[in-house]
Order: sequence, then structure tokens, then C-alpha cells
Amino acid sequence: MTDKDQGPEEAFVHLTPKGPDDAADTQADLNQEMARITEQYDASGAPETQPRLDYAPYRSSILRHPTKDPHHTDPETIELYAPAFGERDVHRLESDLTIQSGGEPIGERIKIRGRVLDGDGRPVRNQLVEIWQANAAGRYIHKRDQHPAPIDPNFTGVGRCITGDDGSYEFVTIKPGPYPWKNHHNAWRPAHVHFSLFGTDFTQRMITQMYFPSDPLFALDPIYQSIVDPKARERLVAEYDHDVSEHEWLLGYKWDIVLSGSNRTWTEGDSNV
Ligand SMILES: O=C(O)c1ccc(O)c(O)c1
Repeated sequence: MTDKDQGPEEAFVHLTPKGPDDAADTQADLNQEMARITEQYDASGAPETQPRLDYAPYRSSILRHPTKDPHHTDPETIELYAPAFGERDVHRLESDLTIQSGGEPIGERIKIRGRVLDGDGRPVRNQLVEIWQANAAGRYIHKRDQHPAPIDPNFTGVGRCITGDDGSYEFVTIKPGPYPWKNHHNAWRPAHVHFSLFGTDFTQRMITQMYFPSDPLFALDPIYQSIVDPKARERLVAEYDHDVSEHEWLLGYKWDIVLSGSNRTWTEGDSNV
């Protein structure tokens, strides 16, 4: 575990925004800084699928990134007190975020389907997959999110499931709206769904985000841009899949998560960084 390991609570820790006179607060300056770092990467020719941990345009990463080597733990000891999940602990209906209350949540109903795979393309079965996200208006139910967008009384934005024998997972949910955050002036996060994979024990937990195709905010988002390899960025974007869509009911997206190897999915916090 590292201090960067992040759940729904910690996702809202912001730095105080700098004042309007601060040069780094303009989007143009931020874009320049992001482009400079990407250029350095391109020149280095190094394949890099994981994000810069202390990426200045993403302000909180300066505070939150791990500064010490990973802490080695004895896997047997950790099993004595870490939480563990089995198939029976997670109900099938917990993967449908649209039926948690008496009423229908507002927004575009979607299904996200995918597989969890290892670096050789083998399915990773029986994994706890948890998601959390903003509602259709871009609002989280969280005390630190007080921006003036409505809370949906029929939507918590939280769900979970266990992967099947073929590594598959599936969530029915509402497409999240873009989220305004305080990283810099007029900062909006592209619509995204947070994913946590538990691993076979707590020390393996990894956290990432899934995005939606063609989002105009990608180029402006320091979290997305903190991944300098364009291919690694693209792997975080789900694909629209018409076969997953259902007639007059929902739109379908496909998104696979690869745990290791050169096609590894970007992770923002896991026990390996
Ligand atoms: O780093 C953050 O502050 C932060 C806040 C909310 C999010 O949805 C997010 O992805 C990051």
C-alpha cells in the first residue's frame, strides 16, 4: 500500500486553487506545461505506460505521490487482518447502479462490459471490481463536492461485482457528467468512472479510471495528460459497442483491464508504485 492509494473519500482532496494572477492558472500555461512534458517523453523514446507520479500540472500529485519505496509486506501476515471477499459476499444486483433506490436515476443509462486480463491475455477470475462515479450532472455524493449541480436521490454512484470465469465484469449505470474540480481555473474533468480491482489480497489493490470516447476535455485534463504514452491513454477510453447496447434501453461500452505487460492499464494507485 502507498499513501497514494485512493478511495472515494480521498479522491476529493484538493490543493487550494491559486489566485487569478497566478500564471499557472491559465489553461494556456497548463497546456504548455503538459505539452513540454509530453515532448520530453517523445524525445526519450522510452515506452512508459504508467503516469508521472509527481506531475506538476496535476497539483495534488505533488502532495500525494509516494516519496518512499514500496513497503514490502509478508503476504501471509497481511491475510490475517486484511479484508477478503468471496463470491457470496457480493450480490448480483450490486452491479446495477440504476436500481438502488425506489426510483429511476436521471441520465443516460449505459452498460459497461469488459474483461480483466493478465499480461498474456488470460482471464483473471473471481476478482472484486468496485466502481464509483459522479451522477449525470457531474455531482458526487460527498461532503467535499458542494458545487451547484443537483444530487440525484436515486443514484449513489457506487457499485461492485466479481469477475466471472472468463474474467468478465458488467455494470449498468448512468453516464457521469464532467466534474468541475479546483486544480486550476475552469478545470473540468472528462466524464469518467473510477475502478478499483481488489486482487487476491489487499496489497494487490489497483485503482484506475475509465473514460468515454471523443471527450473534448481530454486535451485539457492534467490527470489524463499525466500519462505521456498516447497508446496508454487510449487504453483508458472505453469503446462504444452496438452489440452491448439494448433497444430503447441503454447504450453499451466495452472496456478491458490488463493487469501487467506492455499493454498494462494505467493505474493511479496500487501496491506496485
Ligand atoms: O484529484 C482529485 O482531486 C480528483 C477529484 C475528483 C475526481 O473525480 C478525480 O478523478 C480526481
